[in-house]
Amino acid sequence: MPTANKSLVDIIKEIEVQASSGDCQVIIRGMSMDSRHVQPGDLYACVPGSQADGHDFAGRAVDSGAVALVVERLLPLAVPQVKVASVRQVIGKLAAAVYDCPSEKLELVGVTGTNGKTTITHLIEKIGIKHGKKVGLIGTLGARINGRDIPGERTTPESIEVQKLLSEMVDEGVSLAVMEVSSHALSLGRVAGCEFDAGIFTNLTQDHLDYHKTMKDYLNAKSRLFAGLHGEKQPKISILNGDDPAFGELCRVSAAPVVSYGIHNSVDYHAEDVRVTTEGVRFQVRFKENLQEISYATPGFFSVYNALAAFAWGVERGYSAGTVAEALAEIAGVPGRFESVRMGQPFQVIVDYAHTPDGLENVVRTARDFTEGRLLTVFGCGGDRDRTKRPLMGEVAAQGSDFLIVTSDNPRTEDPDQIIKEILTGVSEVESIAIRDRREAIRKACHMAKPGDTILIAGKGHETYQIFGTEVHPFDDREVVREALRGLGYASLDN
Ligand SMILES: CC(=O)N[C@H]1[C@@H](OP(=O)(O)OP(=O)(O)OC[C@H]2O[C@@H](n3ccc(=O)[nH]c3=O)[C@H](O)[C@@H]2O)O[C@H](CO)[C@@H](O)[C@@H]1O[C@H](C)C(=O)N[C@@H](C)C(=O)N[C@H](CCC(=O)O)C(=O)O
Ligand SMILES: Nc1ncnc2c1ncn2[C@@H]1O[C@H](COP(=O)(O)OP(=O)(O)OP(=O)(O)O)[C@@H](O)[C@H]1O
Ligand SMILES: N[C@H](CCC[C@H](N)C(=O)O)C(=O)O
Ligand SMILES: [Mg+2]
Repeated sequence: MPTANKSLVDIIKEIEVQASSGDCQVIIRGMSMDSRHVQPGDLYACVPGSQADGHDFAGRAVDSGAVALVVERLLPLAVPQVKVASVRQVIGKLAAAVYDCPSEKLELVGVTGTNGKTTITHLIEKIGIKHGKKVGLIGTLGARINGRDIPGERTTPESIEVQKLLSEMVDEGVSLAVMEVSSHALSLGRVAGCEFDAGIFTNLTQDHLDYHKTMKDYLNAKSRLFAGLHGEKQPKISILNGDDPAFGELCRVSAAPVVSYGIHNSVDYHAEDVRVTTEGVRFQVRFKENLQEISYATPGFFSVYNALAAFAWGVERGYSAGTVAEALAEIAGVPGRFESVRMGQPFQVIVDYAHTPDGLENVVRTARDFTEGRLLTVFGCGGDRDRTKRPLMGEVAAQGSDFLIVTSDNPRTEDPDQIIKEILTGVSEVESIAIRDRREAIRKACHMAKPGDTILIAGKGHETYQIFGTEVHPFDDREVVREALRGLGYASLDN
């Protein structure tokens, strides 16, 4: 765990301070925005949020050893305090100062977009490792520093956590860090204080409208990554999907030169001769008067975009096209992304993390394309998330599947039956049933499947839990499938 040793006055140099009280020469050893995790010597940031107001926990933070506070109103507590207009918006910069600006000491790549972030960050990690780098990764599957996994709860952690992780990476000799940058993170300032060398945009389709309210707000949040591509480290680059409708707007706001990739439009990295098979994708990339064959072992047209984005990044940062292509060819797959479960059964079972209308449509279409028999799709939608995507997901799943089992995802504090009902309003012209218990739903699909069929289980991918209310229960789609297949007498584990 990184420890700091800086005076408060040094830490606040880069931010606008409205007022202060107490001795600002106090030495800060670390930083926290959660009173429950304060360590002696910490600077505690009082964040007014939607559920709680951090100012209310400042007393507890001081009892736990906080030696100074960042506040929006001065509090009657006997520790030095710094008052700012918005604590949320300055924490990133403060945390960067506390942990010695780690992003300035490594190459930092940010990946944003609705779908494909986890996948592309893993491809970039692999490309870095192939070139002998020590690589750090932060994203939905947690963080990984030079191969060591560190669990995490968010796609993009809060800014203090981000700075701590980057600082650990620097300490461990990492020279390339790649992170997923969610729209929540951009809007809540979680990556303020990060100096990115490259920004990669995947695509923009519907999700998170509970938080962003409109697609325009959602795009505005995403665009901050590209508008923020300035700083000391040069050169910087924006790598954008030229086939996405948001391309023009992102080019307009990008502070760094743009490199485009795509299949349909005229772009800098153009995929041609695309072949999609059950084993993955193969295509040629035409770029700068060169041609490079790419093979990547995840099926689906969308996989071409993910591989292209990673390839464009690798070539632009100076790696040889051939070696980047080799790295992509060596990747076996990303956990929970179009992951096959094989127990010797005569039908396919695919577990995938599609949890948006676009993601689900893509995987359903991909599975459909290589299924000789019927496509049985099992999925649900998360509670306390964008409700408007539920009927749309019902609709796209129905369109491509032969049989639909609508079930629960993570209901969180919502009624699981109500979520299922909302999904079913979009479902028509396909045989479907609703089974609230996800384990039962998966078992049912396994019982129904005949040789040549495919079962697609979407929405939870790598997740190893299910959330009911605020309780987290162990649950892993892949394990549940194995259990069901064992029950049917299949036992040969060949994956
Ligand atoms: C919309 C959103 O992201 N909200 C996050 C935000 O909430 P908030 O600002 O309203 O804060 P709050 O919960 O009211 O708490 C206010 C402050 O009081 C503090 N507190 C609270 C209680 C206490 O005892 N002591 C204490 O100090 C909290 O630490 C916080 O600093 O800050 C909280 C503290 O870090 C987060 O827990 C909360 O994440 C919520 C729970 C969440 O589910 N976020 C998801 C949607 C999210 O971030 N997802 C993205 C996108 C994934 C994707 O791309 O699909 C992600 O990056 O994972
Ligand atoms: N480029 C893409 N375009 C559309 N769908 C994609 C793309 N890449 C992946 N998908 C689909 O979206 C799912 C999630 O992919 P991935 O985890 O890479 O996205 P993400 O952007 O990291 O998601 P999250 O927002 O949850 O972090 C995959 O399981 C697949 O079904
Ligand atoms: N990062 C996404 C993941 C959704 C995954 C799905 N299983 C759910 O719980 O809704 C989110 O927080 O919206
Ligand atoms: Mg992700």
